[in-house]
Amino acid sequence: MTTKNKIAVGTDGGALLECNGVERRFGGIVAVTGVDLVIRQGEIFGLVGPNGSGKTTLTNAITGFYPPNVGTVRLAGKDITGTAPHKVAKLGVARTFQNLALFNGMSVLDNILLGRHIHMKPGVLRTALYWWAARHEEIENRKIVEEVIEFLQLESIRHELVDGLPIGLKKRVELARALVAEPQMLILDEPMAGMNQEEKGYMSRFILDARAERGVSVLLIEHHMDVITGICDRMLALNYGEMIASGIPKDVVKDPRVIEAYIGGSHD
Ligand SMILES: Nc1ncnc2c1ncn2[C@@H]1O[C@H](COP(=O)(O)OP(=O)(O)OP(=O)(O)O)[C@@H](O)[C@H]1O
Repeated sequence: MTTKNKIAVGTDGGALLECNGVERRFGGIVAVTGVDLVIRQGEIFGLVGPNGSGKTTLTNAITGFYPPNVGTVRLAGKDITGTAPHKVAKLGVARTFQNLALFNGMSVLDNILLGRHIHMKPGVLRTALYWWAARHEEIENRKIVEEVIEFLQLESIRHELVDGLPIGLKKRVELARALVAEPQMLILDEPMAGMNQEEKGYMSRFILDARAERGVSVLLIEHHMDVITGICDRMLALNYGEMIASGIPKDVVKDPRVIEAYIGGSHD
């Protein structure tokens, strides 16, 4: 395993990601408002809420896809509010998407290699003049990709097209693509959607191991409460774009406002 991004594992690290008073509107719709959260280094932090409660909007505000209209986002103490998505990625935030964003027609390996692009220095001239640097870069990229393929047990399907893979494996390939970017912060948007119990178990294990072995902190959007209580250190529940409860999962899932939101919400 590379040691480049390793940080102490545990939930007592300093703040890695901080949101203060984050609000995002779309025309007249207030998708999220007044969101304050702190994710500490080494923490797995759950984000829950019924459909339409603002979970994806909050991650889009953090990652720069839809910058907040109000409030601030800080990463490792640096204000990244409104920073462009590719720059946020370069600063060490990787994400997977609710609706898979893999490239059909490409192999598992090539999809994963794409996750290295933020570390690549493009340019024909540079490649021609500094072939040795380009070669070194390629070897380093390959090394990290191979580590992650082994880590996520994707060896046997590396040359398969992603198109025909079952959802559980597709989600794992997306996780691999995020991990090869060597992020400090990993944002997973419903990584277990459509999975059976066994696949959920595997994915939970991979997330815990990614924290332990690769030092990532995780923001996990998930509807499966057993997963949230099983692997998250702390969590936040949203409803209609507002925070309704936060804290330790076993307490939050018992909070009457959270129970009411889920029973009253459109979520299955
Ligand atoms: N690009 C957009 N344009 C207009 N409205 C949007 C946009 N993105 C989100 N919204 C609205 O913001 C609100 C929050 O949506 P969001 O997708 O963040 O919720 P969510 O909790 O992620 O839902 P789900 O669990 O279904 O993914 C919804 O009312 C949604 O319709």
